[in-house]
Amino acid sequence: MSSEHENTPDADTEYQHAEDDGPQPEKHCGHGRGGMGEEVSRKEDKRFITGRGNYVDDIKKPGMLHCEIVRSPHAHARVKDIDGSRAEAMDDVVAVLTAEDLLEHDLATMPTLMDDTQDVLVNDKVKFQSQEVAAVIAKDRYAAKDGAERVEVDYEVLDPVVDAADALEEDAPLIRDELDDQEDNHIFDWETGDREATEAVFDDAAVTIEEDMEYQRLHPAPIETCGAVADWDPGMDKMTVHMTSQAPHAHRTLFSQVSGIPEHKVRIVSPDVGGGFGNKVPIYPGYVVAAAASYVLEEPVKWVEERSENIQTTGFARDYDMTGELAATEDGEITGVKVDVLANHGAYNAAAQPSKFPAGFFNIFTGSYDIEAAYGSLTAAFTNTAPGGVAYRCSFRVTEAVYLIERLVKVLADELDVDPAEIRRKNFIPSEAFPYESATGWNYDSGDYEKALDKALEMADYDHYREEQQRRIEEDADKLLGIGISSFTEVVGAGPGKQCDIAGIEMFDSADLRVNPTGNAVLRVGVQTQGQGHETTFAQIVAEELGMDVDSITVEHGDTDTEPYGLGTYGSRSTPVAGAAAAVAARKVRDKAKSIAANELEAAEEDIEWDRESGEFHVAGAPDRSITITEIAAGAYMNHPDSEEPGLEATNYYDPPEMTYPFGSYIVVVEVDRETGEVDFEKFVAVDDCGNRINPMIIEGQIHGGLAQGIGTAMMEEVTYDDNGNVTGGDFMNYLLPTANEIPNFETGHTVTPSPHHPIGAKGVGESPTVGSPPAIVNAVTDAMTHAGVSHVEMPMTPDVVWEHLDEVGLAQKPGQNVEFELDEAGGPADD
Ligand code: PCD
Ligand SMILES: [Cu+]
Repeated sequence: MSSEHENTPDADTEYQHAEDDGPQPEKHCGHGRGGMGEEVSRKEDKRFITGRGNYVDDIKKPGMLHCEIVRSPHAHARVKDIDGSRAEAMDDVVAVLTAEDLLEHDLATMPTLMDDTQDVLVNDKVKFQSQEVAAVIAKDRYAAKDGAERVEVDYEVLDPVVDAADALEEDAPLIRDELDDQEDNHIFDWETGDREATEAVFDDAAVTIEEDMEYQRLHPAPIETCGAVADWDPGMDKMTVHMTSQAPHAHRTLFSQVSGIPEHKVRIVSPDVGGGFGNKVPIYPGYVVAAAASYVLEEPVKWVEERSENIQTTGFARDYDMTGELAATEDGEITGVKVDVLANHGAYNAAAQPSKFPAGFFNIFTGSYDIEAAYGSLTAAFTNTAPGGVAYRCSFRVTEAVYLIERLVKVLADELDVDPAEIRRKNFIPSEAFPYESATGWNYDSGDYEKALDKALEMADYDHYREEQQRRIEEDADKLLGIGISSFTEVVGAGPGKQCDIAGIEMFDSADLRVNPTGNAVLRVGVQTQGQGHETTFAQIVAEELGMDVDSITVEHGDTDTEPYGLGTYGSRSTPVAGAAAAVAARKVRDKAKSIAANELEAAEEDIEWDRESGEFHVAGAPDRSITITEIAAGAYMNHPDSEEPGLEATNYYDPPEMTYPFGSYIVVVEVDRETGEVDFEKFVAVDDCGNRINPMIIEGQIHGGLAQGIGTAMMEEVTYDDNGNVTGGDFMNYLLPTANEIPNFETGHTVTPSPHHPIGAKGVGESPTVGSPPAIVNAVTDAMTHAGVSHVEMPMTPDVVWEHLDEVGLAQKPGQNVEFELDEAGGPADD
């Protein structure tokens, strides 16, 4: 039997273009059957655009009850008494649940992904505003809501602390007083790299720069909020939970551990999900309350969050206070990088991180650069804010790390007065150095950074804009021009199991492929699509590897009763891990198909060849003696060879040898209005490299969506708190999301540098645009004011923030200073 299903790209695969310039669709690949590189229309869109999607809130069960959660108005308060009697007296209210009720079933607390223990309903002390205090179960949602308003809670209000630095002060209120060994609000310290070697490099450096920067608290803000329909079946002793989950299997394991219901008696179904973005990786109290209520009341119970509940209580992202330093030679060779971080983790340590890396892949802060020495340290603190630190379109803290290094490189370029493109080029890890081990010990699989940068520079017409920028400075123009670059590298595709886990479970993934007697197939995967298009792209992988038509392959996911165990979709891991599993499973099927082909064609198995172009199996040297996978499928069930079992299916559990390292170069040109501080995007170029591309159209969509989120990050989004711990950015009136109005035209391009260790040479891509774009945007806005001495502008760069910087360096124009206009009698601008 051949060993074709080993975990490396087939050397002869036609989609293996090392070079693929130009944004034109790669219609020439995939052989017309919808395989690799073809722009296959998304299979899932038929149901989505005809209103037939099936989200958690669409699920209705006979007798279903509704759950509404009573939340604390205070950020820090002792709960002295809860009186649910007025609610219970209401006609349609079935029950009021408190921590006391949950304690009876041992469900009052739940573990977080970081091994902390979070109250499901507050037992003693509220630790952040809007924390879950009680639950009302009623016959419909309105009654539940009315009931929740009638629950009376007696609070003793305590002093809150919302800022991480304040929380570490000696006199700060102790938030986690229920923990025996917790004397302050300090959670953990983490470090990576070689401190001494880095200090030595800094001591010897000709030039050093330092910059403080904040990565503000963000909310992933998926369109669909979180929710669950829990259904305890006392006849089967089985708990079925439909829930908004990015990781159904891991959630089932945790669920079973929390509830004591054996794992095989728990079924988690993640139906259609309206966006995940890392927000649906953790377990939330609402899920547990719904399940506990269903268990106690023996009826299905639905819980669905409102928007403000989602923003105010579920996993936030970022909230890192960072200081970064670079050491360099006089001619701009970067020799060392040092970072120090203060992380606000909220009231519980509920970040979504592999447990071996409590600060995530902050390891990628050396970026795309060949840097001799690196050292990073981080301190995490509890505060009276919602818990979180999820991987919002980010493989665990990659976004923060990329922001830091790409900002620092710009600051260094300004310090040395060299072009930011040139300083990058000078320090890139050269393409021939891959596989490359970074100063913090990570193995970059492949890259060609200079090529991506060159392409972006050309697409952006870089030299022209540099001249234009200079012209405007010289002419003292009303609108300044800024050009920002980010040449980022990401690290996606967790595992390997040896490095990455969720609550101890290794981050492998899986695929199970069954070809039916009539020649079509079902592929089941351990990952879960939330809009990415897996039902299409995973079918394309199988179409490519088996010569089948993409329409004859159905992809199933999200149901723990039927799918193989997988760790879920986040961290752009589906393609690198489950995509690999799908390819390997298909190759296993292909191997068996050869044996069946030999039987059908009455030839020796060694003489059977598979032809990727035609997708058929034939006898070596006799191309006309051929057989299709459909005919082989029939043979597998109706005339199987004695040497093989009947049937045609294979499973693969894939533990990647390394992660994959997608990269790109983004160039942003902005116009900054000196009078209003407003920023306009003149040009937005994004060149991405995710190795071999499965579906260029889907990738294009991923890039557009992710860039929009990058713009939201840089320009407007922030969850804010006042000193009393009130969330002041906790709804869409105050947490601003970009709309089509704020989004410019994107010009996308790509290069193709395959991953050498991935079966189809693919890397992840979903997160790249959100990771790579904020530093490009901030670099651009800063760049517009660099000549006057501005080195950094904090996100979100709202007009007032930008204007203050303009004002500080004497670039601001007072309103009206440069504008001539007349007012009409009503005080509006007069018509001319
Ligand atoms: N080379 C390549 C790569 C890739 N691809 C494609 O693309 C996509 C993506 O992919 P990836 O990168 O692998 O990723 P995934 O895993 O699948 O996913 C995930 C991501 O994804 C993104 N995107 C999206 N989209 C949508 N629509 N929705 C959503 O939700 C979302 N989310 C976001 C996020 S956030 Mo995290 O969770 O935070 O960590 S992570 C994330 C898919 O479909 C695939 O297949 C292709 O084609 N090719
Ligand atoms: Cu191609």
